[in-house]
Amino acid sequence: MLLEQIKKENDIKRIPPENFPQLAQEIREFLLEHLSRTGGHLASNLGAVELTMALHYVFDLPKDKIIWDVGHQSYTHKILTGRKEGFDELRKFGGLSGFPKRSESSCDAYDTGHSSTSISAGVGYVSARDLSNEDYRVVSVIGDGALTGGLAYEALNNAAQLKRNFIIVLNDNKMSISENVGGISQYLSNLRTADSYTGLKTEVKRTLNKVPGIGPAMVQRIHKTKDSIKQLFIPGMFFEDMGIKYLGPISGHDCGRMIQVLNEARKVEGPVLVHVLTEKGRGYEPAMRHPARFHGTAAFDLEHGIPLANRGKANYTDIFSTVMRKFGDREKKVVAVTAAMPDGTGLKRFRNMFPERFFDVGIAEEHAVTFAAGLALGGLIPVVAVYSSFLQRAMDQVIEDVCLQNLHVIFAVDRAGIVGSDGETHQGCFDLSYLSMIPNMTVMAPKNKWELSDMMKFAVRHNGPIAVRYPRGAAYDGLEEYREPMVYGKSEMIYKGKDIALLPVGSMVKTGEEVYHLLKEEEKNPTLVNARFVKPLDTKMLDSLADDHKMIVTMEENVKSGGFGSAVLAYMHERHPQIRVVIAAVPDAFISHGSPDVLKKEVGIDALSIYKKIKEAYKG
Ligand SMILES: Cc1ncc(C[n+]2csc(CCOP(=O)(O)OP(=O)(O)O)c2C)c(N)n1
Ligand SMILES: CC(=O)[C@@H](O)[C@H](O)COP(=O)(O)O
Ligand SMILES: [Mg+2]
Repeated sequence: MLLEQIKKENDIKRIPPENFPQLAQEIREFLLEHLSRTGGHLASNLGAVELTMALHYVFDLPKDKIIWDVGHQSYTHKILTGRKEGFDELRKFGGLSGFPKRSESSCDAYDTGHSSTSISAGVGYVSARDLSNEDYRVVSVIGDGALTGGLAYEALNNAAQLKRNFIIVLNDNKMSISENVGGISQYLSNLRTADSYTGLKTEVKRTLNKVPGIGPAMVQRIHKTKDSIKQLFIPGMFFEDMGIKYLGPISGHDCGRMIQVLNEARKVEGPVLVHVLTEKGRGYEPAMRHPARFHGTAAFDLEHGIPLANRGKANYTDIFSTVMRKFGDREKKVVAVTAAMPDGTGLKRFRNMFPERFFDVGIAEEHAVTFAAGLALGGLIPVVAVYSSFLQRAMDQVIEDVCLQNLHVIFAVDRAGIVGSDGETHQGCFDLSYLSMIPNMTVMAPKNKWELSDMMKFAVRHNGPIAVRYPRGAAYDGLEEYREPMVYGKSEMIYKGKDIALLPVGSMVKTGEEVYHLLKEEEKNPTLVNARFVKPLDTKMLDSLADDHKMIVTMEENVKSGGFGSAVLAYMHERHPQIRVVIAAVPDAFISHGSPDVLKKEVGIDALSIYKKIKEAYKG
């Protein structure tokens, strides 16, 4: 086994490149064997095996810096830097992260998880290196999907001015999570169909040399003119016209060729982009056939590629998906917007049934929000379906473009709260704070699956910016009998008691119910209210609770700072200072990866922790 010889970074250099196909095979087997048990980002990793090997062969780690965009494709990099033993605990609490982490290895140059950052970070590294007169290489590895993000273009614009070596590797597999979309994707596909540009240049030079009357000096002159050979043969050399040398396209599964071209790239004075073509899911038939399904997968049966766990109860995304399908039929003004997440957000069904009313804008959350502002001004009702942590990208657009103009844009904020195994970068623990601070914005969270549906219908009838936030995973199907009609800014009384009022938000209503029963067991008679609205606060309900309660306990899957509990506390402090407010919320910290149940316990927002907190605080 060649893989056994790899115990730490740079060990790969001791393996002769002619044995690389075997090593690649062993790495793929390793990935498949482990990920079929643990789950993880399979397809992108299978596609990037040879590319990672070539990078590790050509560059010296940790001295040289490899910056992975998104970072979901960095598993082979982890294997080649001495972390293969950690794969049994991949993405589990305390185990190996699914993304690069500087705290995990000195070979991880940059922490990622969100898309399109690698070129910016690379330009920063290069500028720091040159200012400090240091000598190392910087390589940013970006996918064709990540290259649809605006930040990448801001960075390319900046990179073009660099005077010293900076290597960008474009890993082009024609896929984002689902099919890549838009003009850039089309442009790359044109480049792919061109012969290898690097090879073509040499070939053209050779041909010109053979033409009678054209000597070497003339060839050189032709090569140097503005309308040079590349312009004649490959129109619109976007990168080169900007001042970034372009090498490729080359096969990303041919280590020998990649080593050769990467060595050529090392010699370039200035920015250079190496265009590498790979196949997502390479080497595993089910993943090659269904790359989107195997982009991020739960544990699966290796032989057939079928998930091990049963599908189970409907999740909130399924409910949202069904509501959107119904809107497709009944609400003709409703249109759907996603930033490259048609599968994850559940919009795929809407796309298939109402393609003309569906917009995938690429990994471009900022654009998605401003685009939605335009749609709303044009008389439509856009639903922007987006993960909580990805919407962070578009804060300015939510404030300036949507809320400032008080536009009727609906934000369906999925993956809100603790998401689990993706960890710090993906936990949706800030949206209640960053959305509810904005004037004109309405913020809601459903307690169960029926309420998500009711809230979406309410959001369509509302006029103004409105967000409905719901978590990853199974939709709660309890409390079915509590389905009071939605009234703007009004919470829902579930159990009326006295002394202690439990006031959970959204997914925490289920937890609140558990706390309620724990308190009941010890003869207490608490109240349980479903908050429904985080903004506006139901101050009438708060006033009435002040009459016969001594304590209000708020519960939310969001950071304490600026969240629901903070708002309730501020109100009660001003109007009813005699009432104690206890806030159960995510602490002021980035929450690592692990299963949501474990993480909720860790941060103290599970039922038992909240119950204990109440016992400590309540003095009868
Ligand atoms: C800001 C942001 N939006 C959305 C995502 C979700 N996401 C993760 S990977 C991915 C597709 C990336 O495509 P590409 O860069 O081509 O990599 P590939 O998976 O094809 O290797 C998307 C949309 C993200 N990580 N960050
Ligand atoms: C890397 C990335 O950002 C996505 O692949 C993300 O992991 C998807 O998360 P879900 O599994 O919650 O859709
Ligand atoms: Mg891709």
